[in-house]
Amino acid sequence: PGWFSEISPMWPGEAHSLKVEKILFQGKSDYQNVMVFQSSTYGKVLVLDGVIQLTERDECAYQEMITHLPLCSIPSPKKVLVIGGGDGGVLREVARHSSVEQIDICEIDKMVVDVSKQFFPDVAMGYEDPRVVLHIGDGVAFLKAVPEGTYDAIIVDSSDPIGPAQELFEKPFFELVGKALRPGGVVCTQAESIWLHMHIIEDIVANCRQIFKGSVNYAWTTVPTYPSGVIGFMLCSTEGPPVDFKHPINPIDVDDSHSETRKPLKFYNSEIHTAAFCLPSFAKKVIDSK
Ligand SMILES: NCCCN[C@H]1CC[C@H](NCCCN)CC1
Repeated sequence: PGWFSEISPMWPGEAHSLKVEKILFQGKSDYQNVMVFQSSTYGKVLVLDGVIQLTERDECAYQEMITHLPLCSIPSPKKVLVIGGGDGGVLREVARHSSVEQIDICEIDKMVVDVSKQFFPDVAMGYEDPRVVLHIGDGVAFLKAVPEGTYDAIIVDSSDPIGPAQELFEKPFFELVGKALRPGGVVCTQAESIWLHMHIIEDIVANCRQIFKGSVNYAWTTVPTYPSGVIGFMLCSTEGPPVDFKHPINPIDVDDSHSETRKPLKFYNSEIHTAAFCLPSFAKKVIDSK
């Protein structure tokens, strides 16, 4: 009873608050503080080091967009790697693609996996897919061990640059991602907010344009419980068969993406895929000029 406020130096002077019904879990892993609470109006909420990672009510927007923007942009994704994403939501979305044969996930914090399985079964259901192989460890070390050109798609579902995910926003990591992708392979990363982090986005875009010689595009969507209510994604492809991120050639239709066990898509569709790449002028100026 009371309120949780998401106060962070990453978004100074503002805080999003959610009414708390009950705290369900509090723990400290080797990497971060982990908390789960029942909110009054957004379902259960997962919080890492005081930052909201997902809520049951709006997680669909983030998990569906970060997954289907890349996977619907290439003809037939077979091998997919998820860096981060320990809650399992991205796995649930990748599993909707019948062409996919192998889903590797590398999550540094096992407590996030265990807590998600215990409190967020509809999110962690992604782990039940037989194509999923879970690696607990650091994404940089994992990528260093991956043979060149292994993956069709890599999804970097990270937290923010303060904390264990910091290295996932730096150039050496993007270089390793580029090497692990096949020619014409795609990467999609969590790329912060155009309202809060244009400077971080500017650096990410500059690094990506140096490393990825295919397409480099920024997309964004609405997630009410993330600061400023929006979150962005960096979509890049390696040199090779051209990728046009703005026009999904491998559409995942709302009706054929679910089954008796799987719930239908709540957020993603082909129109919102294309619309996600339309940017306000203040962001276009920075992103398109890099
Ligand atoms: N699978 C869900 C993981 C959530 N990823 C991130 C969690 C932290 C969040 N902060 C938003 C900071 C303002 N851009 C971004 C998404």
